[in-house]
Amino acid sequence: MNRLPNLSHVWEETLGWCPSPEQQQQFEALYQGILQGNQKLNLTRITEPEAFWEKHLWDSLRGLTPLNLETEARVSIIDIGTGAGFPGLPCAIALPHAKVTLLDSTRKKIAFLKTLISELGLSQVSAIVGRAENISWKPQYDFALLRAVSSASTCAEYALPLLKPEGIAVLYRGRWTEEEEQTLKKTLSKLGGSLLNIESFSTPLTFGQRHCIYLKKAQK
Ligand SMILES: C[S@@+](CC[C@H](N)C(=O)[O-])C[C@H]1O[C@@H](n2cnc3c(N)ncnc32)[C@H](O)[C@@H]1O
Repeated sequence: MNRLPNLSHVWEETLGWCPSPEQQQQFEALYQGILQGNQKLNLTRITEPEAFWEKHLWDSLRGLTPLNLETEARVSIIDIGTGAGFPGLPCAIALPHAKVTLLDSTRKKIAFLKTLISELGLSQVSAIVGRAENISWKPQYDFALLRAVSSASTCAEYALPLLKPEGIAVLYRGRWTEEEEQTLKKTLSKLGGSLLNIESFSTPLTFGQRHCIYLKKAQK
């Protein structure tokens, strides 16, 4: 049976954080749950242990650098277009005091996630079927996470209405171009948001190029 590698030193060196033994067990259970779900649903092509660790677990948590993972952050987080639960589920495991909502338009994926959430004992996580552009909830989240969902501007359009004033949207991107940045800035000025920060970095095992784009919703 494939098992996740123990890469505590890489967590420590790159994020200044290391999962507790209980969190490590939850990551393992998440991995096994996804492998099992993959037999019926097309959830992910990233199934080898090291690739899963780097591209799903590490990559998900790397976006949370504005938060200190060691704190008992009681923040509310929405993962829009969560797919098989990324980046939302690793974030929920790392931040057990955060309230996490996983949103996806595909009913089958959400049904799978509901079972997985209960197997992992993540009582602070909920999974909801819906299209981001159709939901009309009040602004209630501190963080919105979006990975591989749509263009940066469309992601901003999905995320900003759901954020509290001064809430932060994290767009997980691979490459990032000047053109995307200019288009995003125009969209943000219409939506009442600003570009807070752009972080450029490499993944720690295979050195893949990544960018995290942090957007801030304006104060009222
Ligand atoms: C390429 S997958 C990425 C999944 C996950 N975020 C990841 O990085 O592994 C895109 C997901 O976004 C969902 N999605 C696309 N547009 C959406 C929308 N407007 N509202 C909600 N979910 C959406 C799709 O159903 C799909 O599961």
